[in-house]
Amino acid sequence: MVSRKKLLILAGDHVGPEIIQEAIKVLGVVAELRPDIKIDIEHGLIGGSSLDAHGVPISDQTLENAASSHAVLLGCVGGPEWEGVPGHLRPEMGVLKLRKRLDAFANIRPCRFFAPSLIDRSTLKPEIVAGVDFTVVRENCGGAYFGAKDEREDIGSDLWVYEKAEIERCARVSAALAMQLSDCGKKRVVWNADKANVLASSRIWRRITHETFSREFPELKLKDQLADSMAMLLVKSPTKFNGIIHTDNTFGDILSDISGGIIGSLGVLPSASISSVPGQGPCKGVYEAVHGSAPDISGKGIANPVGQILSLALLLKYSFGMAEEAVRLEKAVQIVLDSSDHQGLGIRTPDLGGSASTKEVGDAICAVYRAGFS
Ligand SMILES: NC(=O)C1=CN([C@@H]2O[C@H](COP(=O)(O)OP(=O)(O)OC[C@H]3O[C@@H](n4cnc5c(N)ncnc54)[C@H](O)[C@@H]3O)[C@@H](O)[C@H]2O)C=CC1
Ligand SMILES: CC(C)CC(=O)C(=O)O
Ligand SMILES: [Mg+2]
Repeated sequence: MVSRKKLLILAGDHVGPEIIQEAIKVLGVVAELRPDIKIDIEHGLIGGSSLDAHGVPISDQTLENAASSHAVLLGCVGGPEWEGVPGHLRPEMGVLKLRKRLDAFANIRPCRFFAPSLIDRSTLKPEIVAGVDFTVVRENCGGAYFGAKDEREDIGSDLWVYEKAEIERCARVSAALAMQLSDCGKKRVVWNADKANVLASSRIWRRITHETFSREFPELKLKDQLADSMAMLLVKSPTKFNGIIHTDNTFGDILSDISGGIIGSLGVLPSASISSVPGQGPCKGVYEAVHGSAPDISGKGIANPVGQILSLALLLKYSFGMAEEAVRLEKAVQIVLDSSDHQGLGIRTPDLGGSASTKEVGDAICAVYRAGFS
């Protein structure tokens, strides 16, 4: 029997369409090898391209289309051409509205060397970054990004609020991922990052996180680190945080971009924003690279498609129940990045020191995935 999956693809702005194109090619190969699964793809607009076409960063129809899909594969939005538009119409609001509409409350952002040879690309010394392997679990539908705003000529404010239920459900996702760590021989440590020394929203965050863990996951080790000193320590000794970093929306956004510095390029990092605790059946989600629309390199055909393609792997795993394909795709990415092209480097885009184009990297991943490996 054929199982049908509905996928909405929102390419977005600048490098968004360039990297999404490669992910679509890869998905085509994945689907070709699984004729028992039929993926129905629809496309829509988000960000500046939606603003230009419809006057809003995401239309109600696109939001409803997203809600009726099994998953959304999202490129990235924004750019200097939309800098002057009012706050509520900014391209980035399209992404926030999408996350909210799907209630995609947990943003999972893994940080590790997806190919061993990438270690030399880190801005940090190899002995400092070797073995780094943590996942940021960022609360994705609350906090300062979603609080009431007041924006006038002489004043601007964002309300930074957290309620008990929002913290509990995010803690359950962090815990579920930590429980899986022991299955692959890793330490089951969860680091809670907040600013409980200053912010009331962080004090409730810390208290509810501890209560949830001690009530529901007493076997897990939970440690606290203030988010500012964590940022410093992530650069000084990133492996200290191997395991899960459980944190709120704002801190998670910042700490996960530091991951890009650790790994050497934001272009390789994927993310999954999911709407239920993983491991309890397929969940709906939004899958996008960690980076933004990179206007400084768009239109040149050199954007790294790996973060987007690894986000597709997360989509296969969490929303399509295709865990084996996800593993195969991650392995294909690793082989391509580690392989040698004519310059002795892997088939990599310039952000990783290579000379390959976006398309060449996508083509190579498709070829390796299709060929398989033992
Ligand atoms: N989810 C989304 O759609 C997000 C959108 N943005 C938006 O993106 C726009 C640009 O923001 P920036 O601060 O410049 O951050 P950015 O993440 O777009 O770029 C930061 C740096 O990383 C590089 N980079 C990013 N992705 C890359 C890739 N795939 N391959 C190679 N290099 C890559 C860029 O060239 C740039 O030097 C802004 O409008 C921002 O609001 C930012 C973050 C997330
Ligand atoms: C809506 C996005 C622009 C916020 C962001 O930077 C992110 O989610 O990584
Ligand atoms: Mg960000």
